Amino acid sequence: MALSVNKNDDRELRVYENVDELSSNLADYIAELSESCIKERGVFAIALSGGSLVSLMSKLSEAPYNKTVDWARWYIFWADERVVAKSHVDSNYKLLKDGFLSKVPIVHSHVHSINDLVSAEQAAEDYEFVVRQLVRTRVISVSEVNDCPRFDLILLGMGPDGHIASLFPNNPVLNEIDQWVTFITDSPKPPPERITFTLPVINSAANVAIVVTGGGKADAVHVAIDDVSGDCPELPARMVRPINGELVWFLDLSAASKIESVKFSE
Ligand SMILES: O=C(O)[C@H](O)[C@@H](O)[C@H](O)[C@H](O)COP(=O)(O)O
Repeated sequence: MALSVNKNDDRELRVYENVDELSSNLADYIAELSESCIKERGVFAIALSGGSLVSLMSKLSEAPYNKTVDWARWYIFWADERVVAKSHVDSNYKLLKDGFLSKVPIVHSHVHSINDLVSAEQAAEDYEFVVRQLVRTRVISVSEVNDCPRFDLILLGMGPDGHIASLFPNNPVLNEIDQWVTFITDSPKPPPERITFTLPVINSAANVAIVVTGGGKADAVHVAIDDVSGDCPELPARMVRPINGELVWFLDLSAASKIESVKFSE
């Protein structure tokens, strides 16, 4: 690893020389969390986004993890999903299925994808209902601070505009505090219709990891992590601050290149 820094709060930055090193360490991180959660509560409830994240976690479906991880105890959720058919090339479900789920023995009924036959609004409502049922049975734990679900791990990517999940800058859903899952129909990143966990749910997770690579996202990483002043718009990624959990940023050197509060040796 190039560098690991604990900021003076619950944020940790892990910066890697390259994408390959990041991927190996991300697989380790997920496998270790899975082991400790299963030891503690018998299951591992993980929610994921789409994008490059899925290929960055691909080492988890290879040796040794394919044999050592207790896949039967995994429950899969989506932190956000595009409202398209599950067979559509834009579907986050399809992306994860092709790149990961088809390679590991996760129980089919533990994979909680969205209802792709209804409107975005209805899909969000249905998904929240599913999450509520599983909180009731404690497959998903519950936050002691509020009544939100406490996912064992929420894995997020970040766009160059600083969006996470389908929470985009300046979108009113950033202020949603009553619902766990909401929807948008005007995503600036296509496709326009999406459902997404709200910030209270993301910030109630036991662990959140934001995984970012490439120089094209360095400015957004800087604004999300450094103590920037002035009239910068509030970046969704900066609003990820788990109330009673850990936040780890996985970055490659290019993505981390504009962080001011961390100095890298040449
Ligand atoms: O469905 C989506 O579009 C994603 O869930 C989105 O939040 C993604 O994670 C980021 O846009 C980063 O995507 P990249 O890593 O591919 O840039």
